[in-house]
Amino acid sequence: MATGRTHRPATRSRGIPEATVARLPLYLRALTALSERSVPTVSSEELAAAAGVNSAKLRKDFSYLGSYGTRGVGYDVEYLVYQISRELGLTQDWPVVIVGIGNLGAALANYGGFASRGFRVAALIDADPAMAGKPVAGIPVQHTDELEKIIDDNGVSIGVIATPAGAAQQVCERLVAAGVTSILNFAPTVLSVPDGVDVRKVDLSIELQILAFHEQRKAGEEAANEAAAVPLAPKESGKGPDGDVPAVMPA
Ligand SMILES: NC(=O)c1ccc[n+]([C@@H]2O[C@H](COP(=O)([O-])OP(=O)(O)OC[C@H]3O[C@@H](n4cnc5c(N)ncnc54)[C@H](O)[C@@H]3O)[C@@H](O)[C@H]2O)c1
Repeated sequence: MATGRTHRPATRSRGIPEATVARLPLYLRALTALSERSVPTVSSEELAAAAGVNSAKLRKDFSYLGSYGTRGVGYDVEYLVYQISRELGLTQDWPVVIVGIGNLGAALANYGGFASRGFRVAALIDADPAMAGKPVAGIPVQHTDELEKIIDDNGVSIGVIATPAGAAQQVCERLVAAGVTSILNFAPTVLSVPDGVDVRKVDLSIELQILAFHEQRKAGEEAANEAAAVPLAPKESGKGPDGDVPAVMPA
């Protein structure tokens, strides 16, 4: 679901293209589901279907990991989970802070899926003094005055911004100055960051707009198909039976 861009070249230093990196979490999610069902091996076609990716692309992606599978057997599920987790840096625990503990920040804090994927919510930070000390998802919210100390004490390199758009750039700058080098931005604004800082932006309304575009196109295609099914008017006039209205309207 995440859309975004990272301020990095299209190919990482170890030679894995950014597009492959972006698909690794999809493979990992599909593989984790197989692993939970104790499935030992999987073919590239099965895994590609489960991840929603073309199988030739999957084989190419896995070749970057040095994983080629065994002909007739497929890929070892557990080993691939390990390899992809290692490649994504998930074999280590990543402390993250969430800044802005309103509706969205609280929902993110309550999401149990981070911990199982190697992300530990180390702290929740908000500018509202009335929130300081109040537990959200069992973690007491801390005031933004403490931001730099929290980042330093917890060795945080990943920050999540869930503040209003108007506060996001300033929060981003404080996070970066304190040592954060990766930011997941939920605020509807474009952040400017120095080189070496990765920003990924999540915007559900953009995703919905893209779906709306496809819906509109599908509706247009349907209308065109329906129009094409209408019997054509006599050739010579190019008009409908009543002489004035074209039998086939432009789509
Ligand atoms: N990306 C998405 O798909 C998506 C979806 C929903 C909301 N949003 C965005 O997420 C943000 C939060 O939405 P919400 O509904 O949780 O809003 P909210 O008003 O409920 O919460 C915002 C919180 O940020 C805090 N805050 C304000 N300024 C701050 C600062 N300088 N430092 C730290 N904390 C600060 C406020 O005290 C408040 O608790 C908004 O920018 C909203 O547009 C994005």
